[in-house]
Amino acid sequence: MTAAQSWTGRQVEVEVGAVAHGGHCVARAEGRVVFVRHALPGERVLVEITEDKGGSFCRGDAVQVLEASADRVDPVCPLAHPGGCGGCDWQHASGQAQRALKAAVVAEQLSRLAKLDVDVLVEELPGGLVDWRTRVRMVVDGHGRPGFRGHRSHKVIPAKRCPIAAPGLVEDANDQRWTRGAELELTTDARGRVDIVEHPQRGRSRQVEGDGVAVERAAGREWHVDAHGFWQVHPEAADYLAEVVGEWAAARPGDTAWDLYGGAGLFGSVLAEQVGAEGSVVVVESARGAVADGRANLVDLPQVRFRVGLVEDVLARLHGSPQVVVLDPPRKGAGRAVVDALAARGPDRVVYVACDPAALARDVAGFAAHGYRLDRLRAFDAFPMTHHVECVALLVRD
Ligand SMILES: C[S@@+](CC[C@H](N)C(=O)[O-])C[C@H]1O[C@@H](n2cnc3c(N)ncnc32)[C@H](O)[C@@H]1O
Repeated sequence: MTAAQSWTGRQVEVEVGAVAHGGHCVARAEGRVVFVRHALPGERVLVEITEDKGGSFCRGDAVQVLEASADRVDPVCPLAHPGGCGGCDWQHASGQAQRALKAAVVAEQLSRLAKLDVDVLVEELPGGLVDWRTRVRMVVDGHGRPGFRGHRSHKVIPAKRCPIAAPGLVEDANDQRWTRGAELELTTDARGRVDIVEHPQRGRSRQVEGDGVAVERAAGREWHVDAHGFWQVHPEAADYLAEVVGEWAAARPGDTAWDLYGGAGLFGSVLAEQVGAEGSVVVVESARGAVADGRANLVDLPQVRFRVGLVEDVLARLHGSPQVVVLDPPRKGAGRAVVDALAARGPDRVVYVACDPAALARDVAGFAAHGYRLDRLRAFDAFPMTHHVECVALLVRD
């Protein structure tokens, strides 16, 4: 497509359709699909096209709302507007509407990719829509100010505060000037302690505040973990997920259970209590730091063994057939090879924790090919104001 044919910069009036995976709503203009940001289903909006790479679809931002949805609210953040911060997708929707949109996306992915008709309810976690995010990544602009990237852009939008972040976290980062172009990792833990690391584009990372250790509480334990390793960013999420995983895993004394993509062993600790001293739990995790944290935190549970490595490599070397498998892969999911290898071991129950509904649906379809049925599903709004959603699925063998 030549520049003359590109729609980038053009404004078109559209009727906004359903929400799609990724948080944009689908609209049509002159036979092309337009993925619209800052809109809601049922609205009539003026869209400015922001990205047109040719082909059947392009992307745009709703720059004017001509007919508003009843679900529309005023964003609490002054940076949540077209051309503004790329972080929050749905500040312009009520909390109830945000959860309904997420439920629609999960149901649509399960229908399209796993051919399943599931009624999905996205449950609210305690704490509301703001002040929840305990881990934040920022970037430093050309003046040394911390900010966030624009949507699908390298542009840095300076931010003095962030309404979804834990109070004080982003404000703290604004107390000083930073190395231009650096990335900042900010964490606040269950004690309310702030930890900040600066990663300059060149040279060594710098611990600026805190000691690099976060103390978290979940699954009835206190965890001392790397402040910048993986931990759920919503302060309630780890505990909620661990409870559902425990209930659905339902491992029995003496069982063998695997916790794949296990981090520091959050779910492994729950499985360990269930299988008891005569059972065994294997946690597989690729990040050495998380495994070191896990070994130190679960020293009282000798039935837990950690294996460092990629699940796809380590699986073949694990002996035996577990009764229960818990897996919590990153966004891209476990993938067909891992699903096939797991199903071949024949666990009775698979508890799948998923941060991406499309990957979940693909892997559910993979398990279905081996006779595993989706028995239960819960979804949690662990990322309010964004399009992200956390699901837990129980798969059982028919
Ligand atoms: C979504 S986190 C879950 C961690 C843990 N279950 C928890 O809730 O704290 C995914 C974890 O998988 C690890 N990981 C990513 N890809 C992996 C792979 N291919 N094999 C093993 N671990 C992997 C990451 O380091 C991360 O700790």
